[in-house]
This record gives sequence, structure tokens and C-alpha cells, in this order.
Amino acid sequence: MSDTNADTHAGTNAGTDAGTDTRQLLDALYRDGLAHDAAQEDRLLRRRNLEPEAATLLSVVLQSMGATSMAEIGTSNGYSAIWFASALARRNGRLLSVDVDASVQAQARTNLEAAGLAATVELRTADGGAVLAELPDAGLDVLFLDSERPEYPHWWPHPVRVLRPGGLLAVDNVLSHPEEVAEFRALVERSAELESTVVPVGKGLLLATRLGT
Ligand SMILES: C[S@@+](CC[C@H](N)C(=O)[O-])C[C@H]1O[C@@H](n2cnc3c(N)ncnc32)[C@H](O)[C@@H]1O
Repeated sequence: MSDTNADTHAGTNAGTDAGTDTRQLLDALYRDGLAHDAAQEDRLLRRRNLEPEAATLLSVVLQSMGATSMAEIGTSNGYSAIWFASALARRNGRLLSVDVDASVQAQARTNLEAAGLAATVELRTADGGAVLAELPDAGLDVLFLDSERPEYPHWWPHPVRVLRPGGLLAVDNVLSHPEEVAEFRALVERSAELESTVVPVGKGLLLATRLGT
């Protein structure tokens, strides 16, 4: 990991022992994930964890907006869930993290327990689109999409419907896999309910806020 990342981590850490422990766990998980993925030929069996720079940005935004209610689609081994839960826990918030794969969610549970954040996260083994379709209107501060990208357009309009006005939709990999997210990006950009931008951090984060009050 670069010096820049180490500095960024220290800068968001507020100097608590618990925060330092969490950051050390995250750094170790990230390094382990890179090594695991480099040795795994099957893309679907890789962890494909969010880049620390993108996770840091989202952690700052979550805390800045006072988020307490968040869902992520695509848990993997819980790396991004630990980042988000750590930010949400500061306001007694909750994360719903959804993955179709029960085995990766078992790893996530172990990692969340190691971080002391298991109580902040509901892990649900299910299809992300099915879960989004059943969530109530306007109940989320933040929705993070990090699963199989070509599925996202089929989930429309739920990624917008579930957000409160002023809520945030974040989508990873929009610069690393532009063709796979093109249809979803077009939906976002055409929506009169959203204002969006793409941030060149990590693999490219699409950020969109739901307009209205
Ligand atoms: C890129 S990884 C998630 C990485 C994780 N957010 C992190 O940063 O640690 C993608 C995950 O999406 C899951 N997935 C694929 N299709 C899905 C679907 N339809 N609903 C929920 N999860 C899905 C995969 O099992 C995989 O664990």
C-alpha cells in the first residue's frame, strides 16, 4: 500500500485505539485480498475489494452527510462493509449488506466480528435486485452497488426509489468497466430525480444524489 493511502487512513482515523485497530485490520484484509485475487483465475471467485481511496472517500461522505441507513449490494468478504459500518456506527447507524453467495458472507461475518462491527451490519444472502425491490420508498441515506454490473439496469427504478431526497447512490467500477455500466449510467443521467458525477478514484465511482426535499 502506498504512503498516500497510509496518510489517508491516519487522516480519517480520529486517533482512537478502536479506529487504529480497524484500520490495521482493513489494511491486512486489503493486502490479503490482492494476493488472493492475483492467484485466482476465476473472476467470480476473486474478492474484488473496493480500493482504499474510494472507500475513504465514501467514509468521509457518509460521515459528512450524517448517514445512518445504508445498503450495499455485493458483500464479498466484508471489506467495504467494515469501512461503511465503521462510519455508520459513529451515529448508531446500520448497514444492510447483500450477496448471493453464502460462503463469502460467512467470511464477512468473521471479518465483521474481528472488527467489532457485527452488530452494525445485517448480512442478507439474497439477490440484490430482489432485495431492492422489497425495500420501502425513501428509506436509505446511501445505496452502494458493487456486484454484477450488467444487472443494474434491470433493477431500475428501485436504486432511486429507495433513496431519501438528498440520499446518495454510489456505483463502483464505472471507469474500469465503462461498457458494462453504460446502460445504467444513461438511466442515471436521464433521470430528472438525480444529479450525478463520476469521480476518478479507485476504479471510478459514480455518485448521484436524489433531488428534492
Ligand atoms: C466486487 S465483489 C464485492 C466487493 C465488496 N463490496 C468489497 O469491496 O469488499 C462482488 C460481489 O457481488 C456478489 N453478487 C453478484 N451478483 C449479485 C447479485 N445479483 N446480488 C447480490 N450480490 C451479488 C458476488 O457474489 C460478489 O461477492
